[in-house]
Amino acid sequence: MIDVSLRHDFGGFKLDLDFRTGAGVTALFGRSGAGKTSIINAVAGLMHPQSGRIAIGDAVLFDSAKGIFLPPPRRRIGYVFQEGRLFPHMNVRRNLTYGARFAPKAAGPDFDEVVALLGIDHLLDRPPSALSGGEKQRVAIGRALLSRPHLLLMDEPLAALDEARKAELLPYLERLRRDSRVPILYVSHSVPEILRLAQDLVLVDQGRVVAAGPLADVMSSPESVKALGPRAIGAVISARIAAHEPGEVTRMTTPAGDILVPRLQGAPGETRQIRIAAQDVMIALERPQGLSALNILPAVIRDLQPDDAGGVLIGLQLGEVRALARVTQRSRMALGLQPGLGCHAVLKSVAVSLG
Ligand SMILES: Nc1ncnc2c1ncn2[C@@H]1O[C@H](COP(=O)(O)OP(=O)(O)OP(=O)(O)O)[C@@H](O)[C@H]1O
Repeated sequence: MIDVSLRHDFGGFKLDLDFRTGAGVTALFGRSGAGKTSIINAVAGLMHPQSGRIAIGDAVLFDSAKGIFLPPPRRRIGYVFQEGRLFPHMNVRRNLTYGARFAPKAAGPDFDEVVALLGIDHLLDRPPSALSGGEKQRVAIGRALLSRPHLLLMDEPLAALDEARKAELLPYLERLRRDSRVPILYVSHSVPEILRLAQDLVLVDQGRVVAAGPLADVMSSPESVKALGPRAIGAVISARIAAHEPGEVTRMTTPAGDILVPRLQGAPGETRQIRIAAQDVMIALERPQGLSALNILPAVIRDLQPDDAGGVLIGLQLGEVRALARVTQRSRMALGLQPGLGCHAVLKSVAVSLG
C-alpha cells in the first residue's frame, strides 16, 4: 500500500490531500497546475512538505508528527522524467549499471531481465546521443528499475515524444506493468494513455484529491466532471473479443451487452477496455429505427446531475455496468428524463484500447 497525506502552503497555492493506492499503475491526473508534480516531488523527497505522512507499505518515508524525513537516496524510489536525462558521457550499458550501483542486494530484476523486458539489448554500446526519444525513455526506465525500487514515479514519460514514438513505447510500459511487481505512480494529461495503462486513478484539482479509486469508477463518477472535463468523463468497460464479423466490425462481449466496434486487430478471447464517453451517448425513449449507429442498448436512468458546462449528466444502468450520457437541459425537459425511466442508449462512438 502507498499512503500519501500532504499539507503544504506554497504561498499562492495549497496542497491539502490524502490518497491511498496499491499495486500496479496509479495515474495522477488533473489540469496544468493542479499539483501533480508537487505530489510526485514530495513522494520522491525532492520537496519537504509542511506536514503529512508518506509510506510505502511498512516503510515510512515522511512523517511530520514523528520528525521523519528520509532523504531521496534512502527512499528506494525510481524516478523517470519527461526526457530520459541519461548521463551523456556514458553509454547505455554504463547508464544502466549506474542505476544498480546503489541497489541493495534484495531480490529484484537483474541486468539481463531488465534489458530483455525493455528490448534494449541492441542499444547497450551506444551513447545516449544515438538514441531516439523513445529509446532514451526505455533506458531511463531500465536504470530506474535496476536500482530495485519499491516504487516507480513517472512524470509524463511520454510527453516529449511524438505520436509514433509514444506508440512505440506504450507496449513496453504495458509489459512493465504486467511483469514487474513495482507499483507505479504515473502522471499524465492524456486520457487514452491512462485508459491503456492505469487501473487506478487519482484525480487532482487545485491541490486536492477530487476522486480516487479504480479507474472505471472515477472516470464515470459525476463528481469527476470538473477535473476531467466534460469530454473525458464516461464509462470504462472490460470487454472480450467475441468475433470478427462481416462489414469490417468486431463484436465485443461486455457486461453492458454486446458492442460492435470497427474491426480490431486481435484474436477472439482477447480482452480490451472500451470507453464510452458521456458526450457520445444519446438517449432515446423508443428504440430508434433506421439509424446508422451500430450500438443501441437498453438502459435505465439511475440519476441526473447538472454539470458546470450547462448540460446534464445522466447516470445510466446498461446491463451490469454504469455509464453516463450528457444531454442539454432542454433535451432533459423535452424527453421528461427522470430516475427509474427505461430508455435506449445510442452509442455514437466507442473507443477501444489497443492491447
Ligand atoms: N516551489 C514552489 N513555490 C511556489 N509555488 C509552487 C512551487 N512549486 C509548485 N508551485 C505551484 O504549485 C502549483 C502546482 O504545481 P505542480 O507543478 O505541482 O502542478 P502540475 O499539476 O504538475 O502541473 P503541470 O501539469 O502543468 O505540470 C502551481 O500553481 C505552481 O505554481
